[in-house]
Amino acid sequence: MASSSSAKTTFTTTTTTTTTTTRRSPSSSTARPSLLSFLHNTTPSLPITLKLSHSPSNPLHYNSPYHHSLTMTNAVKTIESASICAPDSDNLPSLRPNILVSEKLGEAGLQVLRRFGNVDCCYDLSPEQLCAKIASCDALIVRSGTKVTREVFEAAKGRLKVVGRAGVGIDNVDLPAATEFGCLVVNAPTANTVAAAEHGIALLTAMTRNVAQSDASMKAGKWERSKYVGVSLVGKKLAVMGFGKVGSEVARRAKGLGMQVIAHDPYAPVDRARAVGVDLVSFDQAIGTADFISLHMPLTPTTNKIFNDETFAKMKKGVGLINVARGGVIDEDALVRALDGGVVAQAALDVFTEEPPSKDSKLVQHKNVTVTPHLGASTKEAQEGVAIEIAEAVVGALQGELSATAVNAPMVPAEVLSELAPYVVLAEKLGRLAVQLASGGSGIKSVRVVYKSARDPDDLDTRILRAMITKGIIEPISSSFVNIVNADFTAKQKGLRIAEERIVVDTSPEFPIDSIQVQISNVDSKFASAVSEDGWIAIEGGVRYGIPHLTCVGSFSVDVSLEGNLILCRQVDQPGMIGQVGNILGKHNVNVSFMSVGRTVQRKQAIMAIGVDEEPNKDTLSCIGHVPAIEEFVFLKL
Ligand SMILES: NC(=O)C1=CN([C@@H]2O[C@H](COP(=O)(O)OP(=O)(O)OC[C@H]3O[C@@H](n4cnc5c(N)ncnc54)[C@H](O)[C@@H]3O)[C@@H](O)[C@H]2O)C=CC1
Ligand SMILES: O=C(O)C(=O)COP(=O)(O)O
Repeated sequence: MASSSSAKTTFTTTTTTTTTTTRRSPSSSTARPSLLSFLHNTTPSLPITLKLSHSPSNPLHYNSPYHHSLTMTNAVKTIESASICAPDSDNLPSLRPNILVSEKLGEAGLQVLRRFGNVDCCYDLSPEQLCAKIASCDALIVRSGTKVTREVFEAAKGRLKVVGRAGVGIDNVDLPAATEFGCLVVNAPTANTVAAAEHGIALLTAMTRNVAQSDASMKAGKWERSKYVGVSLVGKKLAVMGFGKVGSEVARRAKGLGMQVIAHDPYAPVDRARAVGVDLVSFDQAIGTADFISLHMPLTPTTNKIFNDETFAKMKKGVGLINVARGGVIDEDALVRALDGGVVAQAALDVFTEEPPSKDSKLVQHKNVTVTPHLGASTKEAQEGVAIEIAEAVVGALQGELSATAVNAPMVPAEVLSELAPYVVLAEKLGRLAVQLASGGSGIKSVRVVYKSARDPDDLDTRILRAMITKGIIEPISSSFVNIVNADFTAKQKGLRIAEERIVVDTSPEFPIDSIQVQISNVDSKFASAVSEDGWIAIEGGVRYGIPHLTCVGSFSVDVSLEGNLILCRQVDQPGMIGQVGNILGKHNVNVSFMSVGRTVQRKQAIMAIGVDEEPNKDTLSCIGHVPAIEEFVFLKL
């Protein structure tokens, strides 16, 4: 492979990426098809058209019949809404996806869902009822009250394609299980931010002025003015733990109340904090100096019970604690001890380790604790907002779109996705071809993918392509179903290592990729000519007019569009070979869609790549094998 300076190497769990640079003459590939022609297959000169969404090249690979709309192209939202919207419910009633909504969702979101699928709103399901229902569902929409466990994904038996979380926290969804089962998880991360922040401030002010306690006292017929003297907020120090969307909005509002605000967040950009006028400090500094501590970090293995006996002991005596994030970040027994010991003077809690908490929970009953039943996101505005946000994300995902709020799949901007669409088809086909060329496909352990592109390597997102090559390699030789969500996981599970290399070539940067080469090491090939000089099975392809083409097999150049099926023959380079093989195929009623011959040395050896619409039977293949000048041949399904 021609290469010069090495620019960059990165590693991921199953992949390696290397970048080298080389100069090449401009490729013969011509103008990029217009997006519309690509979407609607209206380019008359194209020899083949992109398959509609039954195509295995949908990166989410949903095989459901209602995917009669487009595949990758759905990424272009504006065109999508104008051109593919929902299936016609009158004509295709049985093709509509089933969408289970297991918790209350805003009406505006339900309307979006109803236009697209059959919506079943079924609240308060037991785990068993959810498992029983899920097998007939394509999508599930939840809030924080539904536990989407591994059992749910198992019970779905591969039908569930997307789980939509109508809110931020996805700690109630078993993400590793979702990924393993190839189920996309999307959330609605922005629409309830303000509501949660406002609730945090409401709890802070209610707590410090004993609003809940004095209200209860008055309703019990009392008038206790001296018992409920509060504390002022102005000039007090508030530590915001987790300076994300909600945390930063709480900080802004607290500053408006005249508070001094500090924050702890190991991942927050300093600029964002500076813009709000907040100092980012260490965990210990935050909890050790604050008068009030407000929690806004997600529940993760790291934050689980991060507020415990040890950390409460580091707090200023008499601190006030607000939690609108997740109950699990606090060791609730330790908090009761801290309240009893006076370290924590007051706490205001919207969230609990177990929801709802037990009626006799010491924490809930504590006189210095103010509680609300997970109301942070519960404003009319926020609920309408999350409902629309999640409904659109789920509908998009059901159409094969990669959501911008995907939690367990790469988030790829729509324009990148649309540009890469034909290469996605190419990538999968190259994977399929490469694995069929290996004798003993399951012995494949090491794959190298070389992308040649005129673009800067940082400008080329290959995650989808890698996933599709993985799909192409794994699916023909196993019962696994692979999509963009579970590709890396499945590859890892099967011990398949995919190294990626990028070569910068001197062609037009208008096209994202010049060619993709898939190489497989350490396996014998059914077709010896596919083995390159360095002993790898190697095939290469590119895209012409939006159509994937095979351009190289081993060290032979060919040019055949990747459609239908393919016969590769190595023969003595002599006149009449095309005619002989063409005749055999014609006699057996096998239609040739494309033919290309590549040779190394004139009159010595050549490779013939023949695209065929039908699958030739044994008899036909045997006749080809008996042509004396044919040295080897292989039939490959695309
Ligand atoms: N009570 C309710 O109804 C609601 C609760 N929430 C919860 O609030 C929390 C925050 O939500 P958003 O601000 O939207 O999320 P976000 O993702 O924008 O912010 C979370 C922040 O926490 C930070 N973080 C992660 N690990 C941390 C650690 N160990 N220490 C300190 N900071 C850490 C992250 O860097 C991020 O900046 C989530 O847990 C969410 O589920 C959100 C909305 C409503
Ligand atoms: O968005 C979040 O993280 C929330 O906690 C809101 O939960 P909910 O949708 O009100 O059950």
